[in-house]
Amino acid sequence: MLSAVASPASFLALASASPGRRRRARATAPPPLHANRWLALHWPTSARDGAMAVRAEAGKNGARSDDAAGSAMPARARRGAAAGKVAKRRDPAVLTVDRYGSGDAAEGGGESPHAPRPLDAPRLPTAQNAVLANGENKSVGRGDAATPAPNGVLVNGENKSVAGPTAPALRREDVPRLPSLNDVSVDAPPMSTAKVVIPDSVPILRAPAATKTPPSSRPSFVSSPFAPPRPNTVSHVESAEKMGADVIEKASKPKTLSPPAPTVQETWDFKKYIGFEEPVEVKDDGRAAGSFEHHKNHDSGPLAGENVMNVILVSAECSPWCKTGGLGDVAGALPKALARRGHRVMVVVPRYGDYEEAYDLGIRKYYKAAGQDLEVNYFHAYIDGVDFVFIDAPLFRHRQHDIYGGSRQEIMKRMILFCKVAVEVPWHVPCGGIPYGDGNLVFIANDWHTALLPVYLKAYYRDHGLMQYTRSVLVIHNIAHQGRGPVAEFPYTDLPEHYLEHFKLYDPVGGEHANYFAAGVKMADQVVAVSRGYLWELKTVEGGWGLHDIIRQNDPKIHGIVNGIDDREWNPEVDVHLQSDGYTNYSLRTLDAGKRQCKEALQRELGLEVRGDVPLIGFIGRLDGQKGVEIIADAMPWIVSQDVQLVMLGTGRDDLERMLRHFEWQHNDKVRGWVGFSVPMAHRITAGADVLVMPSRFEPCGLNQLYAMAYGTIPVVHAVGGLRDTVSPFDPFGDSGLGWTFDRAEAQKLIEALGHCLDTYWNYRESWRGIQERGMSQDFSWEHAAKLYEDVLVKAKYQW
Ligand SMILES: Nc1ncnc2c1ncn2[C@@H]1O[C@H](COP(=O)(O)OP(=O)(O)O[C@H]2O[C@H](CO)[C@@H](O)[C@H](O)[C@H]2O)[C@@H](O)[C@H]1O
Repeated sequence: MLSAVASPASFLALASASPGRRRRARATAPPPLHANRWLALHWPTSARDGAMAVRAEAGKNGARSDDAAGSAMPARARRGAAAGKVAKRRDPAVLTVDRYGSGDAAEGGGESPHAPRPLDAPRLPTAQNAVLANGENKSVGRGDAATPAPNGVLVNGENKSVAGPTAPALRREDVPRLPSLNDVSVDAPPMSTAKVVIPDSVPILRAPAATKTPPSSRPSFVSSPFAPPRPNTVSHVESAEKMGADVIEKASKPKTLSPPAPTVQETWDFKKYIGFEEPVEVKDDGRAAGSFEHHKNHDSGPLAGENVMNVILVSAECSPWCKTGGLGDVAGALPKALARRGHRVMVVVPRYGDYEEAYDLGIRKYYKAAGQDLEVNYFHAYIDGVDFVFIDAPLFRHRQHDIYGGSRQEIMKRMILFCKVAVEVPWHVPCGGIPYGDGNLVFIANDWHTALLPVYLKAYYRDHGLMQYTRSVLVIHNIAHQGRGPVAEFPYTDLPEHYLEHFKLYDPVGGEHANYFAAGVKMADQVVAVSRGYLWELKTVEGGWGLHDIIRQNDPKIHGIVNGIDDREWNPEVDVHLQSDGYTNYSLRTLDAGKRQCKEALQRELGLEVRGDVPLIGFIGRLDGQKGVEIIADAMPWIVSQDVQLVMLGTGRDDLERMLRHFEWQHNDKVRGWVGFSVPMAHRITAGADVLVMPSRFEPCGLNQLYAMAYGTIPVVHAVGGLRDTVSPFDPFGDSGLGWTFDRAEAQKLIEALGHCLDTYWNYRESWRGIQERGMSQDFSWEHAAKLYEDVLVKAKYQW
C-alpha cells in the first residue's frame, strides 16, 4: 500500500479533521528512486503531485503551558510579575501552534539550499559563495566559505578587556559623570524621528528631566543616574533622581541632538491608559500575588542578588509566537529563566502576525531602513515575568509563515530596521509604565539577524558618550548563516563609513564582502556560543565558516554555554501534546507504561503496525545539509533490513522533503516521512520513539537530544558541537552514559552506532533501562544555563 504526506498547506487545509481519526490517505506511487542518488532527486511535478496524499496535522491546536513557570520566582521578580496585570494574559492552553513558522525559513534568511560540508569532509569551493558575495538575491549568510584572508584587526581595542575576577566592581562614586543625551552633539545618522502618539489627543508636554512621579511597585532596575533622560522615565530611587538631575543641570546645552531626546509627557498617565493597577503587596501567606502563591522561596530575594540588571533579548523569532527552530525555543525560554533570577527582562521580536496576547501601546516612531522612512508601532505583553515587545512594521507583517523569506536585500532591510528599533526600545517603550532606560542594561542579540545591534549601539551611542552603561552580548546559535552582502550595499546600514572595515571580509571564493556576523562579534562586549564544543569548533577552519580568525581573535570574550530546555513545555509529565489521541503523560516512575502507551498511540496515529517489541527510531529537524538527513538516506538499506520502524519529521529543502516522502512510499510498512512543521508531532515522536537519531554534520547545541533524554528516548548522535557535550557515550562496563555517539558523519558510522543501540534494546534491557533513567534524571532546565548567562552579563556590565 502506498501513502505519502501532504505539504504544510495541505495540513492546514485539513487541520479540522477530527483528532482521533486516522489521518492517512492512500496515494499513487511516485516513480522509484535510486538508492544512492538521494541528493539528486528530480521528481517530475506531476508524478510528485500524484503521489501526495494528505494527513491532517494532529493536535493542530495543541497548546503550550508556561504560566506556572513563574511560580518559582523570587520575591522581587514576583513583584514585577504582579504587574503582569497590564498584559492581557491569555490562557496558555489556547495558544495554537499555527503561530509557528512553516519551517522553510529555517534555512536562515532565504539562504541557499546549499548543503554545508561536514566537519570532517574536505572543503571545496562552490559557486554559491560567489553568488552570495556578489550580492545576487540568492541567499543570506550561508557561510560555506573557505578561509578568508586573516583579518587580524581588533576593533578600537573593543576586545582588549574582559573583566575577570579582578575587575573592579562598578560603584556609583567611581563612575565619571557623563553628559546626558541632551548634552552631546552627535553626527551619527538620526534614528527615530517621531514622538509618542498619545491616544485621544492628550497633549504631550515636555517635562523637566528630573520630573518626579510616584513610585511604581514594578521592579525598578532602571538605575543609572548618568543615563540620558528617558521618555516617561520615573526613578524610584530618590537619590538617583537627584544625581540624574544634577548631571543634566550641570551639563552644557546641546547644539544638535541625535538621536532626538525622547519626549517626556507629563499629563498623560500611561498606567491609566493601559488599565494598570498597582499590584498588591505580597502578603506573608503568599496569596496576594496570584499565580505565585505556590512559590516556595518567596523571601529569598532575587537569585541574582546585587547583580540584577535590565536585560533585553532581541531575536528574529520567539516561541510560541514565531519559531522555525531552536532559536525560537531559546528566545522563548531563556528570558523567563533570567526573570526568575530577579532580572527585569524584555524580549524584542518582530510582529509577524496578529498575536492576541499583545496590545498596541499606541506609540509611533519612524525609522529609516535602506533609504526608506518606515513607521513602527509597538505591541506589548507581560507573561511569566517577562515583557514581550513586538515590533510592528509593514516589512514584518504577514511574514508569519516565512519569516526569513524574500530576497537577500529584503531580509537585510528587515533586520536593519529591527536592530535600529530594538536598540531604542528601552527609551521608548514604557513596559508596565516604566521604560527600562539605558542604565544597568544589557542587550542579548542572537545570530546574524540581530548582529547589527551591538554595532548600532556602539556607532550611534557609545562612540558619542551615550548609553555608557549599556552593554551587548551576541549569542552564536549557528554561524553558518552570517548575513553576507556586497560591500556596495553597506551604506544601507546607515553606519558611519569607517565602520565598513569591521564588516569587510575577504573570502577566497566569494571575494570581498560585508559580513554582519563578523561585525557583531567584534562589536559585542561579550559573546556566547551555544556549547563549549561548538566554541572550540568555531575556531577551526572547518567549523568557523570563514569567521574562525575573528573568533580566535575575540576568544577571551567568548563563552560556551549549553542551552537549557523549557521544562514546562518539554516535560513528559505535563506535556499538553500527550493528553489526547491515546497518548499519556508519564514520569520516570511510570516510564514503562507511559512510554508503551505513547509508542502505541504514535504507531496508530501514523498507521504503522502497533507493536511494542519493535524499536521505533525517530528523527526531527530542519531538512537541510546541517542535520545529516542524507546520512540516514545512505543508511536506509541497512535500516530497513532490520526489524525496526522509522519516523522522520521535517521541513526544508525540496529535494530532502521529496526524499522523506519517497522513503515512506518505498518502505511503507516501516517508514513514515512527515513533511511539515508540526509541534505536536515533534512532541509525540519524542515521547513515542525509543531512539532519536541526530546525524548532524555540525550541531552548535542541539535541543532535540536534550528533549529526547528528558523523555526516556535514547539519542544516537554524531559527536559534534553540543551533541558531543551533552550525550556521553554508553559504557556497558561502567554502566554509565546517555546514548550512542559516532565520530564521523558517515552512514557506516551511523549504522555501527545504531547497531549497538538496537542490540542493547533487544538483548540488554537492564542496560537500556539504566540509560533511560540516567537521561531522565539529568537537569537540563534553563535555571543552570541562566546562571551561566548571568555571569556573562555581569562580565559585560563591568567591562570598560
Ligand atoms: N518539522 C518540525 N516540526 C516541529 N518542530 C520542529 C521541526 N523541525 C524542528 N523542530 C523543532 O525546532 C527545534 C530545533 O532545535 P535545534 O536545536 O535542532 O535547532 P536549530 O538547528 O534550528 O537551531 C540552532 O540553534 C539552536 C539553539 O541554540 C541550537 O540548539 C542548534 O544547534 C542550532 O543549529 C526543536 O524544538 C525541534 O523540535
